[in-house]
Amino acid sequence: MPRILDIQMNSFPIAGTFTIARGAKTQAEVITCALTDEGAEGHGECVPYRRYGETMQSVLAQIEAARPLIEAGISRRDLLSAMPPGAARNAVDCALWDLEAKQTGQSVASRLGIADPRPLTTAYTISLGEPEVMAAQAREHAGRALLKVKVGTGDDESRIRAVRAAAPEAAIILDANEGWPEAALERHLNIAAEAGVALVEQPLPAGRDALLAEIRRPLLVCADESVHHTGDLASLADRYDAINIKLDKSGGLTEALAMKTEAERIGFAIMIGCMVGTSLAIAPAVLLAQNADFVDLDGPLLLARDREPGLRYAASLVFPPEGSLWG
Ligand SMILES: CC(C)C[C@H](N)C(=O)N[C@H](CCOc1cc(O)cc2c1C(=O)N[C@@H]2C)C(=O)O
Ligand SMILES: [Mg+2]
Repeated sequence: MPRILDIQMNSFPIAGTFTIARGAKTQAEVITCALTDEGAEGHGECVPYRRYGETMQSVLAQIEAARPLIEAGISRRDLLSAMPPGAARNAVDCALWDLEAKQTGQSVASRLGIADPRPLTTAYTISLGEPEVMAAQAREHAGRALLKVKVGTGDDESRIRAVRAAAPEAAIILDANEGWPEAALERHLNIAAEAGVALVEQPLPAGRDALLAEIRRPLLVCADESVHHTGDLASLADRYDAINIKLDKSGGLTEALAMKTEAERIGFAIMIGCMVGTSLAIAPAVLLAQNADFVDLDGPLLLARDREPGLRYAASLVFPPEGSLWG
């Protein structure tokens, strides 16, 4: 019996509205791939992202175009050259990992040499808003170990100070999502350092971030929109201290593992991040993140409804996936 690929578009409601510098969102729109082969079934999920020129339709079309290769049994290694990095390859690659685990009876964790995957402390995202609204959100989640605070305007001083005052014990990451003007960069970085912020993510627009190499960076600065795959790393070494690896950017776990190894060799601190997706998208990332410096895998926490079964989240922890979900 041949390998069969099923592709679905699914929508999961977000609890409330999620806002950053680029806009707001009420639904998580995802694509799910199911691969069936001789009774075994593997699943993978991806989240198309407009910022990277992806739509549900374009990603669906990319997977459809690769269907003949996928159903003919392409390997994960060959998939790396058959499809470009991005969401479409991610869904297929993760479905292949899951299928291999189900076919061999060996979990993905075990195949990666992780004998006993640990629960990880994940960031929780505070959406962009007026300083007092963000402070109220931060106060509500002040007991969490790590908050990821969305900023990205010309003047974020009051936001940074308000959030820090509302959550004095939490470690804080700021994510500007490319939203800081060059003129505000050093001032914002200094305010963040003074507030004890651990790291600032993507302050300047991708491709227009050379200024970062010319200034003194008083805290870790992390590339997100500027870095997608291994080939991007070398040119970023002068301007970033850390990189945010996401499966939807790298195009799956296979490339993300290689990217992490090369990033560590260069000396980058590692963050493992996510898009607004379900537990199926996050499950492979939990394994990738086992020894990461920063873990930002809170996508399912923003959903009003997740997959069943989903990942287990308790307090600030996200637990490794059970095989019934993925891997
Ligand atoms: C649930 C969080 C968004 C997940 C993570 N903590 C995070 O901050 N990820 C973003 C990238 C994903 O952000 C998206 C996705 C999307 O489809 C639409 C939007 C955003 C966003 O940030 N703003 C718009 C509304 C990151 O690390 O940058
Ligand atoms: Mg980011």
